[in-house]
Amino acid sequence: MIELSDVRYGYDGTALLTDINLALVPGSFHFLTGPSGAGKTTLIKLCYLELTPSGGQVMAFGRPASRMRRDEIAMLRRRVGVVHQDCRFLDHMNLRDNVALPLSVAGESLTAHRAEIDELIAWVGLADRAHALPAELSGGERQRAALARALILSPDVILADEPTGNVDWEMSLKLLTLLIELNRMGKSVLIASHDLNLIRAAKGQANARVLRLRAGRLEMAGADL
Ligand SMILES: Nc1ncnc2c1ncn2[C@@H]1O[C@H](COP(=O)(O)OP(=O)(O)OP(=O)(O)O)[C@@H](O)[C@H]1O
Repeated sequence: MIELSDVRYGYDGTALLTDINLALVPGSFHFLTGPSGAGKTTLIKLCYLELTPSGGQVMAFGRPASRMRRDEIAMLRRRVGVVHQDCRFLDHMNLRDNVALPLSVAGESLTAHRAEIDELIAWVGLADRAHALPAELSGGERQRAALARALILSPDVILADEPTGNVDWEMSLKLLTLLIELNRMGKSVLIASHDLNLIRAAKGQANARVLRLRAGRLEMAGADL
């Protein structure tokens, strides 16, 4: 669905990522690890076409991204759900409205989608927090709300950037379980994470491949995981 071939990228002329090859196919489950600053967020941005590679090619749903118009890219992004590292909520809107925001942006009627919005919020265990403002949510609640928002358009691919960033172990496992459940439904999941314990926990339950960014290159992580 998303395929990067020999992709290169750098900020301000400095090379950061080189020869990146990655295929996110239906049902695949990838972890992306590597030290802080290695380029995990950058790689995720390349996957959802927020950044344009300086070399190589990104194919999205069978088409080269370089030949897509802006409106085509916008349509395609609906098929990719992104859980951002910093969650990025609108502070004046409650959790339910934040989760539903991609629907509003896509011009969909929230009334027509009421049942699925509520179902999704219940699925991430936040039914009783639906009317809370972002500032009133705990770290784990924010992360689960961010996951719900990433799923509201039923994407085929889910890219999660440190989705268990500021939460305790129990909550990390809860989030992981949700992501594994999505993967079992056939979605392609990629999780950027520093948390080696989380990766080990996932390997016991899902057919997860672990990739590591090192010195700008993407490699399979070894048996140490
Ligand atoms: N917009 C930008 N302009 C210039 N440099 C940037 C920009 N975004 C990121 N960088 C730099 O690129 C490098 C990779 O950043 P990136 O956020 O992709 O790493 P990361 O592996 O996700 O890090 P972390 O684990 O700390 O989140 C870092 O050195 C960062 O400072």
